[in-house]
Amino acid sequence: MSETTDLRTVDVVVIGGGPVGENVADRAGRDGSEVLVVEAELVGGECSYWACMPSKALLLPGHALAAARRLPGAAAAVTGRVDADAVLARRTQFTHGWDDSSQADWLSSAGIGLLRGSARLAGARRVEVVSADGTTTLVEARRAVVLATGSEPVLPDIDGLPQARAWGSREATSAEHVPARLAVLGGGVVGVELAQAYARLGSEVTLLARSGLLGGYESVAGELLADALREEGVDVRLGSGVERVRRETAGAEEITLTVGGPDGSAELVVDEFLVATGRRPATLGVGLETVGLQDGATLEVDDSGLVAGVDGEWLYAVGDVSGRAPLTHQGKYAARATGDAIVARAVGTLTGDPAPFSPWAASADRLGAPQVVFTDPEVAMVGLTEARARERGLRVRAVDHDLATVAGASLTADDFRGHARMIVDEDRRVVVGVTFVGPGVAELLHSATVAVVGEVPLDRLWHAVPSYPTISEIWLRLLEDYGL
Ligand SMILES: Cc1cc2nc3c(=O)[nH]c(=O)nc-3n(C[C@H](O)[C@H](O)[C@H](O)COP(=O)(O)OP(=O)(O)OC[C@H]3O[C@@H](n4cnc5c(N)ncnc54)[C@H](O)[C@@H]3O)c2cc1C
Ligand SMILES: NC(=O)c1ccc[n+]([C@@H]2O[C@H](COP(=O)([O-])OP(=O)(O)OC[C@H]3O[C@@H](n4cnc5c(N)ncnc54)[C@H](O)[C@@H]3O)[C@@H](O)[C@H]2O)c1
Repeated sequence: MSETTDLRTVDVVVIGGGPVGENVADRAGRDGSEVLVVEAELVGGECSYWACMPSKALLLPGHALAAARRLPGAAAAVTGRVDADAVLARRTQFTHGWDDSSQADWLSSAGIGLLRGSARLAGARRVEVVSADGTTTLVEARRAVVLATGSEPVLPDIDGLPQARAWGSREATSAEHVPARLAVLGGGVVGVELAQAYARLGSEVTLLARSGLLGGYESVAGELLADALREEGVDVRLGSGVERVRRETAGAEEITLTVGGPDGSAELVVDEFLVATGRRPATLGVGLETVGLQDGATLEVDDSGLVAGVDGEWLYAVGDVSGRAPLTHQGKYAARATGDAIVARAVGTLTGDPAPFSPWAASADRLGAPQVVFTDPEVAMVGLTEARARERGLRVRAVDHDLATVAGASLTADDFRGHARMIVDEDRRVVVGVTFVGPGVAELLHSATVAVVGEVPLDRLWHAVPSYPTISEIWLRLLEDYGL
């Protein structure tokens, strides 16, 4: 219930103070203009408190132990298991106990205003903010309004799910205990990362995926990951789904799932059930209907983040809400372009569409965003898969190499298992996609990103010599296999 209405005018309003909103605000205010961020929950967004940071904090101690176990000499010193309480405590340190004061302080130190409350568009260049105390503030933006509201989970239609108090990624990343038995539905990035995190923290984990793991990646990635998860005791059930869920509250609290799979239906009893079946851009309830779009619409944005279908070059959308690569680093990249474009349009250095690869265009999204799945083995990919490249009509050749054969890998671990795949555009002789699978490959990925985004000709890439004995020597092997 509104009590009072305040009126404010600023240059730029950013709705959503996640990593993307923070970065837009920073860049859009660099010419001294007045920028206001509106945040309904915690400044820092999903990534800081319920996604990137806590999920990696849950995973990495288990990976460190596994790495030591693969290294004779070090392995003998590893006699215990992961200390789950210490891991949960360290996770909580990384989320600052779900207190955003340090990030709010950063906004203030950068000269950016913060208004806490839930915001929605209220016509052209206007935003209405309802704060927790019921105060309504109407904010007018002289230059731009930026939607940076992120994404929200998509829940499947399963009998009993709404009553079952299932976990989503928020509950799984902020949990205070490790369930003895955990079922995970969804073989995407969230599903595989959190399945392995909890398995290594001591849960008995069943991972239910309706097809293979990590659809959208090269298939070798999902295959190697499924093998690794099974070897460490995760019950990976491919071609499976959940037909019915019931949380029993009499006696010991547990959840009974009716799991359908290739061999028919069977019951599975667990202590927690994590649903990780994807996310969608958070465009519902943000007032799109007040500016001529539909509530909940899928937004179409150009490379500077400008939303199509709205006149006057004032409404932008960046990050997960824009429907482009839903990754923190790629959202922040787009945010830098949008923030700079807002300033450039205001001062007249940018008119019309931004040129590709100018400071105002997130052009690299079109080549394929780099992404890492932080499981063990890690999966690191940039650019196009072979299938995606062929769909785009490119004449490509895939080059595969067993990552275990390079000296750096064999030094890192006995029985190192991994794979590298490079996709070459035969007409332009440039690399358009790379996938690495194996322990520690995340740190290799940026070399691939430079090759793909830089469109480095293969004959020049040949002269980028990897150090011996590092895992980067895989580049030499891939280029030799190609025929150089
Ligand atoms: C479990 C998990 C792990 C992940 N791990 C990684 C990873 O390792 N690396 C990676 O790159 N990406 C990862 N991601 C993806 C990453 O979290 C997102 O891409 C990133 O958070 C997007 O940033 P954003 O600022 O667009 O949105 P968000 O981080 O979602 O921030 C949006 C903000 O807007 C606020 N907001 C929404 N609506 C309103 C409103 N109406 N009024 C006011 N405020 C509002 C929200 O409260 C929120 O703070 C992960 C995602 C999940 C779910
Ligand atoms: N390390 C990282 O960078 C990282 C980590 C986690 C999440 N993310 C980001 O968050 C986004 C969301 O991740 P996500 O894993 O929730 O989504 P996702 O789209 O990656 O995976 C969802 C999975 O759920 C399955 N699924 C969908 N509906 C289903 C149903 N009814 N029954 C069974 N399975 C079903 C899909 O087949 C898919 O495998 C990702 O796109 C990614 O960009 C990134």
